[in-house]
Amino acid sequence: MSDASLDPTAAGQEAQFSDYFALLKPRVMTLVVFTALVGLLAAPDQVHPFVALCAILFIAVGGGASGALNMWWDADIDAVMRRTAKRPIPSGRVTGEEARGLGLALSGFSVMFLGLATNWVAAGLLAFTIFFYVVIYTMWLKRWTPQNIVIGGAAGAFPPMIGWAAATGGVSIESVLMFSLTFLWTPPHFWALALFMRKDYDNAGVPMLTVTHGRPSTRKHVFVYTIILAALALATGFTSAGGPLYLSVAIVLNAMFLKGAWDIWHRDEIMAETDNYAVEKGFFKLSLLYLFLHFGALLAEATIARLGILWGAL
Ligand code: HEM
Ligand SMILES: CC(C)=CCC/C(C)=C/CC/C(C)=C/COP(=O)(O)OP(=O)(O)O
Repeated sequence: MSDASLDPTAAGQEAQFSDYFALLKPRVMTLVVFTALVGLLAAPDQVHPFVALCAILFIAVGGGASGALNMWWDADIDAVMRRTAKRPIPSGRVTGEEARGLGLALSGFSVMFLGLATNWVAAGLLAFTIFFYVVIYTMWLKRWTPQNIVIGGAAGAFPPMIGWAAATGGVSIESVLMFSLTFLWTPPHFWALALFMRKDYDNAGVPMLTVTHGRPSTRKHVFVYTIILAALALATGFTSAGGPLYLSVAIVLNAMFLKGAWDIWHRDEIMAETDNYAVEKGFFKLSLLYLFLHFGALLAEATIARLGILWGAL
């Protein structure tokens, strides 16, 4: 945890708007916000488009706030990892106190306004998600156990449930399925990245699976979790959330994902180093497309079902 600028050579540099914006982890949050949007739009109850826009904005702000609090707490780790060393706090452009203040203020603001704009179930879920990511994952699990992202991944899985609750005021089998899909997707998503970033986590002393159990074990974990994920993703096709379109998308994507995970498992370590982890990097990129297209297909199914009801009523 750091309270102050970590790079003495950069101390005193003036922060730009882009530095504060970077604290919100905007790139990661795009997919988080997309899953929340699908939860909101796929729900059977429709909210006014302006309310929907406000809800998504407040969920995005809440997600960003949790990112800023994560960067405040993890500034010491970020400073020693190549991937994160240029972030606003370790590079000295923003102080830890500023990030913490911004994160706390935006957390309060987003929860309160989501509650006022939609309902308090959605606001409560948003508050819990921020708490889970910042306190349970960042402050507790991340530095303590290699299961950090398996359990902590729940934080990133809540947004579609928040979106659904914003529209309906409750939780349902469909929103639990969306949660489960994201929850089981997180380990392969992250471990693929950890495979080509192991030195970073080693240097920072973070007990990621690659550090505590080594790469061969992590490779096997990626494959096992991908099988469980594929089983759930395909089974979802036969529930009220799925349908033929979703199922077609899921069959293609899961076949590709399983093939990628199999290749990762059977990779020779020297070969992987020689080609600069091309397979692992490809699998990480595929993981982003995987989640995006699964949620896109779920939204398409919900839209088709809604049009069918409308058509029947005419
Ligand atoms: C605890 C769970 C998770 C962990 C530990 C994790 C970890 C990471 C890390 C370390 C990166 C590299 C990001 C960077 O350098 O800025 C990344 C990228 C990314 N993650 Fe995750 N992630 C998690 C969950 C999620 C979830 C739930 C989503 C979306 C639903 C997500 C979406 C993304 C996206 C879109 C990127 C690419 C960002 C870019 O283009 O730079 N992640 N993730
Ligand atoms: C609505 C709401 C509150 C959403 C939160 C969603 C959420 C928890 C997303 C997880 C995103 C993420 C980059 C985790 C990695 O943290 P890390 O600290 O391991 O990664 P780092 O090393 O890049 O900082």
